[in-house]
Amino acid sequence: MSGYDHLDESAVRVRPSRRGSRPRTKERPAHKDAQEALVTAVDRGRYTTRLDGRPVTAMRARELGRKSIVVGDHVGLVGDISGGPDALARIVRVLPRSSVLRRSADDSDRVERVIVANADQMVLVTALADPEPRPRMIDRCLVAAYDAGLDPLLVLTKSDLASPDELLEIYRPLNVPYVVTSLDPSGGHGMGVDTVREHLRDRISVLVGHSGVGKSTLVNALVPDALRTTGVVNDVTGRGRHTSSSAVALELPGGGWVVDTPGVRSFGLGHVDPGSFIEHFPDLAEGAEQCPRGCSHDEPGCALDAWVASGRAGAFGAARLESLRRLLRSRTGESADGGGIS
Ligand SMILES: Nc1nc2c(ncn2[C@@H]2O[C@H](COP(=O)(O)OP(=O)(O)OP(=O)(O)O)[C@@H](O)[C@H]2O)c(=O)[nH]1
Ligand SMILES: [Zn+2]
Repeated sequence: MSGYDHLDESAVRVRPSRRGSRPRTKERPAHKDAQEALVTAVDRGRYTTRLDGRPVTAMRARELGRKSIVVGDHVGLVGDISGGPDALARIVRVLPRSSVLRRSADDSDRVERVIVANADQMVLVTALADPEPRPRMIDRCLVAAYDAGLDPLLVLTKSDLASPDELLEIYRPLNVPYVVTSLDPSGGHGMGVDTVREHLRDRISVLVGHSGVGKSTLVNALVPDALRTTGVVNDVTGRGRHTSSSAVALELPGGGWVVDTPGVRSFGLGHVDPGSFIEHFPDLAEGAEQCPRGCSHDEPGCALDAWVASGRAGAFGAARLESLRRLLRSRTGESADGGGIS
């Protein structure tokens, strides 16, 4: 096989020559000595990485071109990897990703941003009250999770304020795993955190949820030194507070990582094929088999109305169908139910 010269370093690395000799390129040294690290935060061109349990700040090597590097990426580091206060390493390659979670600014925007790489679980944090749960927002996040190949986990917070029963009834047909928590800081010891921890163990989990649902409270309960950990980022960037809108990965004491997404205030689905939305509504998908060919599921001949009326989509079938249709309309610009999460 020829053409090795056209491969970038990461491709060369994962497919070493059978003969055992590394292909040479004139412009790009092989960086055989590069150390593999995990990107835990990105802020203004500076990358905080974790190498052998210590934080190492890095910048991207020019040779990477415009290749994106996001939280969760595994990268190869060269240069000063000591992790000292003034040490700056260089990222010379980005290893292949097992998953990417994307979002668009809004539903009509096809330009997507990768929020996190290599995650395998999306934790949808929803308060049972204050603020009221928003099933349509949950549906939107579920579509994003399924589209990215992430397993969803529902965490229903503030159960001291309201019962989870109705919300759980809506999602029962979907078999989405869930944990109910109560972490009222004034109310003594919390409930549910240990169960959440079990679900997160040894996984890379992205937390999403709109403002006020108790996401920070949960993160602080899961990662007791979360504030200090994010403080490392601040020291490195020389900024007083972590005001970056990008994601931050925090290591869990029991193993695994949670990725907090403080700045993610919307979950636009402009990059997701609307034709696939129905697949992410398993309680409705079977009914759609009776639809006319090419049915948009938002038109008079759609079989889903009869499916829901027959009760086969469960007690909340009508609300779920309305949610599906709102997502479809938001893609075609007919609805104002944009990607707003806050
Ligand atoms: N009653 C009750 N209050 C809670 C619970 N969890 C969090 N809170 C409170 O809800 C408020 C919002 O919690 P945060 O953890 O700051 O919420 P957040 O989702 O991080 O919100 P932002 O910081 O705006 O992103 C705080 O006043 C918490 O003390 C809970 O289980 N029960
Ligand atoms: Zn249809």
